Amino acid sequence: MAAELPSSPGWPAVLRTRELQEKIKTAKVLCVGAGGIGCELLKTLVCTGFRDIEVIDLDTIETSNLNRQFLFRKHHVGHSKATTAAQVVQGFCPAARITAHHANIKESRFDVDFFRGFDIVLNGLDNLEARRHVNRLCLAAERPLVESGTAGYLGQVTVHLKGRTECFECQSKPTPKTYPICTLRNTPDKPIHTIVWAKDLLFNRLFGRPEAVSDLDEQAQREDGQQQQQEQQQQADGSAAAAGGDGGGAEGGSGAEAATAAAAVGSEDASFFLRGEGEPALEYAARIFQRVYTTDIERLCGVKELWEKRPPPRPLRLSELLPEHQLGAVRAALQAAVEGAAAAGEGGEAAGGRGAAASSAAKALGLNNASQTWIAEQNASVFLLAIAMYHKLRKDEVGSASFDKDDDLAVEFVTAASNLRSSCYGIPEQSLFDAKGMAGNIIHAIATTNAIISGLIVTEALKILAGQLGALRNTFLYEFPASRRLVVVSCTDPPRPGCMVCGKVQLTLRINTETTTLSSLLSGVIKKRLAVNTPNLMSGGFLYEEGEGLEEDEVAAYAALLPRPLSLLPGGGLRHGSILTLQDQSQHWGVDIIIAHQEDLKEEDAPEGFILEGAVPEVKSQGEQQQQQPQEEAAAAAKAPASHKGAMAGVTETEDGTLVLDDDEEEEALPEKKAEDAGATTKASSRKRALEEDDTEAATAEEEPEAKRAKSEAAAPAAKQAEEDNEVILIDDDD
Ligand SMILES: Nc1ncnc2c1ncn2[C@@H]1O[C@H](COP(=O)(O)OP(=O)(O)OP(=O)(O)O)[C@@H](O)[C@H]1O
Ligand SMILES: [Zn+2]
Repeated sequence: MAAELPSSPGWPAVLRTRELQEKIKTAKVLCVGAGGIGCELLKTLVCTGFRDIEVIDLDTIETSNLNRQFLFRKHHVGHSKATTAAQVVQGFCPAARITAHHANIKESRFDVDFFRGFDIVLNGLDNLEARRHVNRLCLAAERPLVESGTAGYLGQVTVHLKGRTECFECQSKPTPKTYPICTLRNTPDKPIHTIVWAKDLLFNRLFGRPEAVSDLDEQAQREDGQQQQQEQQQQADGSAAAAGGDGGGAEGGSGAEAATAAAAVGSEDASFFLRGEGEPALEYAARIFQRVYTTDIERLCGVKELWEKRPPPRPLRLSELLPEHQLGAVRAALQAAVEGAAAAGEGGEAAGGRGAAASSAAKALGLNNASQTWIAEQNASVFLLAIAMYHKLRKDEVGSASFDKDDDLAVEFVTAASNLRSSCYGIPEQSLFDAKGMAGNIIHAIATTNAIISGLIVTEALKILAGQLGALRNTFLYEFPASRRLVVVSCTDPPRPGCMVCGKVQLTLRINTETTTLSSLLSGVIKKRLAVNTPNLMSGGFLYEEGEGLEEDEVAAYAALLPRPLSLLPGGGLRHGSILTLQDQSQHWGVDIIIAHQEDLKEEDAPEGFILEGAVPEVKSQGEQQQQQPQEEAAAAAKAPASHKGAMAGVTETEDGTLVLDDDEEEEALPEKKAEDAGATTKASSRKRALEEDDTEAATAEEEPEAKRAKSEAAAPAAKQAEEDNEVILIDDDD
């Protein structure tokens, strides 16, 4: 595959300069994630001319990745995504240097200094937690972040530059939908309710960590308490009758439900769900079946108030569903799976194993069509066999398993368990394929979406490298009827002033965490250097407070921490990579301090025993009043980051959106191109603007209104979502 530098006349003039081509070649790029987006991104980066790339991914390649993660082939299954992606890209572009890290980006070695080693960070992640982490490190390291995401036909690329645009966390993000536990336990009425019940409640109860279940029990208790409180309040208000009239909606539940919340998959007798010493695996599975689908359902049917407005569930009986000969087939399938696993050396009662024979109850029963919905007997058979297989073949996992959508046996168990429960409640059953999608929150990935998004990421990265900050855009990809895509391009917004993450100052503290005590941190750094009156410190499990309103025993407990070295404080200590949140209620001010452990601090560099980096207020001479407002100072510094300003000088944008260099600079950079580009540069220079802080607004105001209107009309109704000043582009998939 050719990996030429962009030289086609179709590229904006600024991208055809040697200067930028050189920058592309030498820029250090960090790609976080080597999945659907990451694979496309790596390919597009090297084809654009990028040569120095590091890629991080914690995962290994699954068969299900192969349909869209085109760097990977069948023989790569089981190998590291990062390492394989790097090798494959290196294979078709030997000039590139791709460094792979098979690791979690949240490891402490990927600290602020690591991030500072890059010119630009590009995210191709799939979870909020990791995205937020990268956002914070990019802010701390003052490195530009191009963030992305796809879900089916939807996708977006957003650009985050400290002090100039919103950070990733300026806007709150939608959290996954949750369901009240009492609805899941007592009154499900949708397939998703029984799937979540099977996955979060029953799977965890039978195979998961005990804490996972007790967390849910606590949640149930909180819900119960809230409902009881609400009911008491309603009664006190004399409105109990009215509330009873339409209370207990599908997502809500009632006091009566709360009273029985522990009845199904109960919290009070967790030991019932443990397999007894020497209890045969299939007998154990049948005992669970009997409890969950017969006894618990009968018990719930007895709570008459629950069924005044909805039909009661119908208990299932195993003996009716699986007569002896069918139970015999399950027994035979288990036997065959155990023998198959033993022959393949995969595991057994004592040793855990997860080879082919231990991985599918459905296949062991001959149920090979994932799109077919199983009938009741098949659900019951899969339910029993899956439980027995966990105990016979994957015993090590019992008690610590967590649901994994790529684990066939786990998905089969959840499908069968939820379908059986659905049949009790008259809810439609699901095929294995559909249940897997619902349980794994899977929106099937579309390769072309990843490709478009990766192209857009690189486009924004090029603008950053070219210093075209006024041209940066956030781009949103929508599905549009008639197999077309709608691309909505929107100007970036400035940082949200109240943002918890970027609205505050963020500092890096280089300090010896093994020899510095909490007491000297407080006196030297926090009180003296940062002029904090009443500090409140938090980091992971560590908490320290001063100020009014503390109990005597709290004061004593906090005082006992003062002589401890930072690394030995509770909750794992303050160590390299820890983020210490410092707040001062009295000053309405807070700051995040990133701790960087440093042993060899020289006295001339760190006379106070530490180095504090960031927009730190000046230390006033003794007795002088501390009037400096650290956040104002930081805001001022952030307004015009020196590196960005320098890079932007002399760059502007033509009316058709072409990016060009200033005449003089272009002449210098690319004399032979001068004639060719003269028209563009002349046009550009006439409307060249000072690329100051309001550059974004200027760019918006100068967009071509007619073209924009035409595009917007064509794009109706989804285009309505776009702001007035957004660009709307339609891509026709058929073209
Ligand atoms: N904390 C993290 N550190 C490093 N890599 C991460 C981290 N969190 C997620 N990733 C990686 O980000 C990538 C996201 O890619 P993608 O959304 O295509 O996920 P996938 O797991 O490959 O696909 P699917 O979820 O559809 O099966 C994954 O390869 C995942 O391993
Ligand atoms: Zn922010």
